[in-house]
Amino acid sequence: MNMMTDTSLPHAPADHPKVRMGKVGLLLANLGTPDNYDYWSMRRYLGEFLSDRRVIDYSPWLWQPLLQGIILTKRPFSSGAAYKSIWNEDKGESPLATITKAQTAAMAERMREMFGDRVVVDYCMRYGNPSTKSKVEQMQAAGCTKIVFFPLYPQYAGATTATANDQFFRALMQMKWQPSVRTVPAYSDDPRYIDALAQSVERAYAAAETEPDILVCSYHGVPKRYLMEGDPYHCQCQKTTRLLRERLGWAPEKIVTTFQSKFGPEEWLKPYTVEEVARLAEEEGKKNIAVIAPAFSADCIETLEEINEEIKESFEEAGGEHFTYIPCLNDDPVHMDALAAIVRENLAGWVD
Ligand SMILES: C=CC1=C(C)c2cc3[nH]c(cc4nc(cc5[nH]c(cc1n2)c(C)c5CCC(=O)O)C(CCC(=O)O)=C4C)c(C)c3C=C
Ligand SMILES: [Fe+2]
Ligand SMILES: [Fe+2]
Repeated sequence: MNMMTDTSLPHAPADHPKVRMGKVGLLLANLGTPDNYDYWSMRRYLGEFLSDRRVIDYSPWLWQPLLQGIILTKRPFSSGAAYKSIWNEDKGESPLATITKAQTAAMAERMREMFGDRVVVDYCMRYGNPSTKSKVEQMQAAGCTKIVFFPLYPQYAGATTATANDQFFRALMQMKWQPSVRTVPAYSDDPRYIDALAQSVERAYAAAETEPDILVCSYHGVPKRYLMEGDPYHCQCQKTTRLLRERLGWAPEKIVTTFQSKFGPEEWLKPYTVEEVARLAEEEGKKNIAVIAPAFSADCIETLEEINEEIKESFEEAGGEHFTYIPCLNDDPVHMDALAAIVRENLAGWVD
């Protein structure tokens, strides 16, 4: 069916609910972010995030008392202060929220150019607002009988793509009439994504006062145990770096893969970014480095605060001189073209 229609069948009883159909939904999904940086907003957000067993897989019998007792008493203050330092006060939201909205608008424009008004584009968050459930319901009410769900994480992990999909399917579980659905897989080795990263590196190197000695590709970490238990995230991160290096035509010593944002006492994927940048300065005498964060499709607390403040400080305290942070791809047109091309492939047969 090509047109959106409301049911007005002659045999339908007068109180038959209105049914809208004929649209395809494209639902972009990102991690989520607190509504504000005050204690209770932070506690709500961190509580939902850190109760997700895809993120922290300990038995709730052990984990929940620790989380609800100690962690959610203290961390909302420290994390809240970090969010405050990067908050978009004009819009009253975090950078992740602002950028996700800009990406959605840019994607909607591309879908309109390709398919007219057939594709309804929106975004949702895994944690916090707007919730995945509210957006799936809204899309169905708007006539989407088919939905393409696109988690905006280049590298698959239980804590990224899988948990976003879980939440999508949880929303579908409660629907009387489910739409047909597709999920877009992680795109860690997609040449269009690699090219968008490479172009951003080339731009940053061309603009740098002094050419960086090395490019640090800093990915969000996960516990090392998840890799040993079969999560492919580590391998996909390594592959993204290798393809980026090949696309740039660089020698192996010009680029390094690291992992950031360690949480809790377990060993996480190594090397840790904060230690590696200090080691590069101290032991290898690298005075100029650039840092890029290919696992984040949008700048957020982990890039704007952790990389550009904490990690930069670690490098400078170890004797580093020039630290260039290369922003995430955000709503860069080359990035949005790459994502739109991936979406188009996933719409094949539904809208052509
Ligand atoms: C990009 C991929 C991500 C993976 C993998 C990931 C794993 C992961 N994260 C935590 C704990 C926290 N992460 C936090 C913020 C945060 N994490 C990601 C992405 C990944 N997380 C993003 C995009 C953000 C930023 C959100 C924003 O609003 O800007 C936080 C909150 C901030 C803080 O308190 O430090 C926590 C906590 C774990 C335990 C984990 C393990 C698999
Ligand atoms: Fe995280
Ligand atoms: Fe962090």
